[in-house]
Amino acid sequence: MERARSTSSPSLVSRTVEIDAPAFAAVFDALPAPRTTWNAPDDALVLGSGAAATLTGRGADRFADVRTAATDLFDSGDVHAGTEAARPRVFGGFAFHVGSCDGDPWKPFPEARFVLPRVQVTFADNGIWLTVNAIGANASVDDVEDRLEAEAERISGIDATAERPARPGIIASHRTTSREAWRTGVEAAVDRIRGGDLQKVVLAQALEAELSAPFPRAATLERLAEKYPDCHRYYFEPDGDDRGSAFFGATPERLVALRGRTVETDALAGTTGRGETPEEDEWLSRELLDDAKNVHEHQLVAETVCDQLKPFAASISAGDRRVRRLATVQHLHTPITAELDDDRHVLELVEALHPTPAVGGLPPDRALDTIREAEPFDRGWYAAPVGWIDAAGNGAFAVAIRSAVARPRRATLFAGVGLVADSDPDREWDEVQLKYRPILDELEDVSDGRGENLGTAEAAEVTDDT
Ligand SMILES: C=C(O[C@H]1C=CC=C(C(=O)O)[C@@H]1O)C(=O)O
Repeated sequence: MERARSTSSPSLVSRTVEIDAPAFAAVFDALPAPRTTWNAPDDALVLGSGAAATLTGRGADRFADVRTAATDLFDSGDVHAGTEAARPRVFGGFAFHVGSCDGDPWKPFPEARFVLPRVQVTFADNGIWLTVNAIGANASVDDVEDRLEAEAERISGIDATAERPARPGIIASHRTTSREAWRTGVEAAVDRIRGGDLQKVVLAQALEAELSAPFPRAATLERLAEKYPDCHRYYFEPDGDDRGSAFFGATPERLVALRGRTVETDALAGTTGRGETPEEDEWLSRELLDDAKNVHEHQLVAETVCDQLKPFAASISAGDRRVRRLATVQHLHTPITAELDDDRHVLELVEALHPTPAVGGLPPDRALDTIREAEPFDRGWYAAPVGWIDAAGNGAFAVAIRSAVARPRRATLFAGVGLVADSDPDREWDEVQLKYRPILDELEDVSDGRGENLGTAEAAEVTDDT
């Protein structure tokens, strides 16, 4: 490998080389924690391991904290990226609101945390790329290039013969919110909406599942990728967590992607199930498109996203409202694009857009107060922005729904619904159970027939908090 010697003394050194590597799961299993994966539709799959730098933030300033730290980090970089997909990026996420990481299972997760991986493997259309990053006074080009060679050799020698593990199975589960408590909470929220105090609020639930076998991380991520190729899949392990926690999911909701001055975002709200047949699917999507309650719930999101972008935009354009069909649900979806009036950092847009009324509500402050009062658990990173930032201040962020925190033998799943004036508590309950499905399907051991209906019915092993 040819050595590129640097005369300056940068604090960030990043080198990339194309490598031979086995498939994702084998590499994932062989790399040390903390690991990160990011996989957006039609984009490279990025697997990060270790932390060359960790950027954290707290409180209401968490977005600004990370932005400043990322700008400092990238300011004096010596980067030979090889291919765009493998350029150095920091990956991470934010807490939904201030104080929401205080309780279980969120304690290992700061209110904002982004990692520049020490080792990054990028599975792109144009090959598999290994990036080694180092930071600080002792980061030398020679050391990084030596490590690049050593890691390339190690990764190409990883044994990839292990079979994909089965889904772990669920022994028991426990809802944080009983059906009765849900009804009361939804009715109270709907009363506030009808009284004019609120326009919309999104209330969520959590489900604790005890697993019968260790959580198979790489296999779960692979299965989610196969079933939800159009969704953003993400996985984050916090540093120094001896409980082996990870936050992961497969979300259909993009918060924002910024490249240069071009912004892409989505309004996604309003939900129905999938049919048993193509005809039933079609019927359900037509019904969703014509349903006044769902259209109103959706329009509030689309209009608010456009309003929130206005201060930054030279032009905004919203596409036609359509139905987005996923493996387990169908949603109303409006694609939105904008051209910015100036150069911006992606975190300026993330801060302006979060939380959209698809996960918070309107007006935002009253909706957040309602969420804090009504939900008996901490949201942590659920429904919050997760994504990446590069040296140019570009980035892509998704809304971390259809998600869970997993530890080796347990998982906490999260799902919520938008409430408007004519929401019905029982229908909304059923919708929450549908939204657990993407993750629950990967935890249940369907081969023995147990728990197949855990998400939709009151299966025997599920307990409430009552
Ligand atoms: C809050 C969630 O979904 C949001 C995104 C799409 C549709 C939604 C709905 O129809 O209620 C929610 O606003 C969740 O999945 O936890």
